[in-house]
Amino acid sequence: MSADSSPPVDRAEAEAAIRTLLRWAGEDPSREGLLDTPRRVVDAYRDWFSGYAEDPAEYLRRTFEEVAGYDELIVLRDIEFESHCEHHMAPIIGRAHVGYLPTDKVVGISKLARVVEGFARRFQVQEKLTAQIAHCIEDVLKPRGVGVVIEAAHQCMTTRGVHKTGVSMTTSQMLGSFRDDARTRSEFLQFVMGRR
Ligand SMILES: Nc1nc2c(ncn2[C@@H]2O[C@H](COP(=O)(O)OP(=O)(O)OP(=O)(O)O)[C@@H](O)[C@H]2O)c(=O)[nH]1
Ligand SMILES: [Zn+2]
Repeated sequence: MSADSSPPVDRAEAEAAIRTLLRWAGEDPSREGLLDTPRRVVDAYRDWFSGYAEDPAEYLRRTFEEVAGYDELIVLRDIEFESHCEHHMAPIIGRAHVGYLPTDKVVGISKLARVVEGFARRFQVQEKLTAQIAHCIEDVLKPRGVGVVIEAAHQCMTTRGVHKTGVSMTTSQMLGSFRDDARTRSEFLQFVMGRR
């Protein structure tokens, strides 16, 4: 899926771009150790950026309505993810915590992790990633509220630039009752932060 209107880039072009970067860095892409590198890098990028071929909302379409009147918080903690920052294409490694207050339907819990993955495997800004996950759940499940908290380390800050190791960034997006009702919000944050 290509987001702009230019023609899709084929694999040969993508591999040629990697050879250009190797040359730019001062390497000889034709030396033996680097011969397969463009193929490997393009395969790795396929994996890291597979989110563009997915619509994460689809994971939430299959819901269970027979949940015996369960209408309290559902929280999935510590969903590990890897993403890449859209400014430097450097890894963002972190954990997401996702909660919602269901109305009449719930989803299989793995699907919340799939939504996180679907948005993480794109070029991202942490704030945007956090908001996309929350809005996706709100749009499809129409729960009473949604909360998403993300804690992540940005390698563009740790391995280059200001070189600050051990720094992590926390973002949160609260919607519906998570935004309006202090008790719901605080119960969610207790679930998320509780066992630190
Ligand atoms: N708010 C936010 N900033 C981010 C995120 N990922 C990277 N950044 C920041 O984006 C900014 C880009 O700033 P620029 O000045 O254009 O880039 P730069 O010259 O490489 O900046 P330095 O990283 O400070 O060397 C940097 O401050 C990054 O730390 C993110 O997910 N959210
Ligand atoms: Zn960055």
